[in-house]
Amino acid sequence: MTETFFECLRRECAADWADATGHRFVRELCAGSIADAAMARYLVQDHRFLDAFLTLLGGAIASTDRFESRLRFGRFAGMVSGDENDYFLRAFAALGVSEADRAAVPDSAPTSGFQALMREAAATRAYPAVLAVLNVAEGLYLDWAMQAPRPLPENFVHAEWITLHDNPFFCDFVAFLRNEFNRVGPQAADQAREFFHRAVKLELEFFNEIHDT
Ligand SMILES: Cc1ncc(CN)c(N)n1
Repeated sequence: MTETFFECLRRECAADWADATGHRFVRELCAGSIADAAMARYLVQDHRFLDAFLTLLGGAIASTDRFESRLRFGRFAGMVSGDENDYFLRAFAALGVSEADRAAVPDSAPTSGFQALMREAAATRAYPAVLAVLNVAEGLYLDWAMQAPRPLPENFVHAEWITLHDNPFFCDFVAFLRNEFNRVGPQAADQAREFFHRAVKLELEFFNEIHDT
């Protein structure tokens, strides 16, 4: 069977992709054994990822060539701004992380790097570049979340983070992202490849940072 554009790029990044989806953070999260301090460290940084991620979704809304796709991105941005952001706030409360605690933590290098990458992709106003980063961010998370053993951990902080990345709405969205990428990506292959590779590296660095600090 012919390899799709997405599959080709994922294969090129296979080692980092596998290291990220099988990362210690993922294993401990899925087992429900991750230390609260590590989970809090991750969530503080990832809440900041969300801000630039919405900019990236805005870039997708602005640059896509189809009304149907614009609606899809709009619905997804609504979910991220609603359910996903609510999850962060409930998780911070459960972990005892106040707003002042969060404000005192500087951006990690991977957080700054990812924010810059997402803003750069959005600023290209090129749909393939935006899709490259979205396909990594959402495809890689679906990959690890799908592998989480069931039943999920009892603690909602762990279970909901997995469910947010493995549910029918999210799976449909990732399938849509792949179709769109395979449709328009090859027209700007070099640019799409560069953003894709950089995003995979940053995903791995983002997870590495949680335990290295
Ligand atoms: C770093 C990162 N990458 C991807 C996702 C999934 N939206 C996330 N929450 N954080």
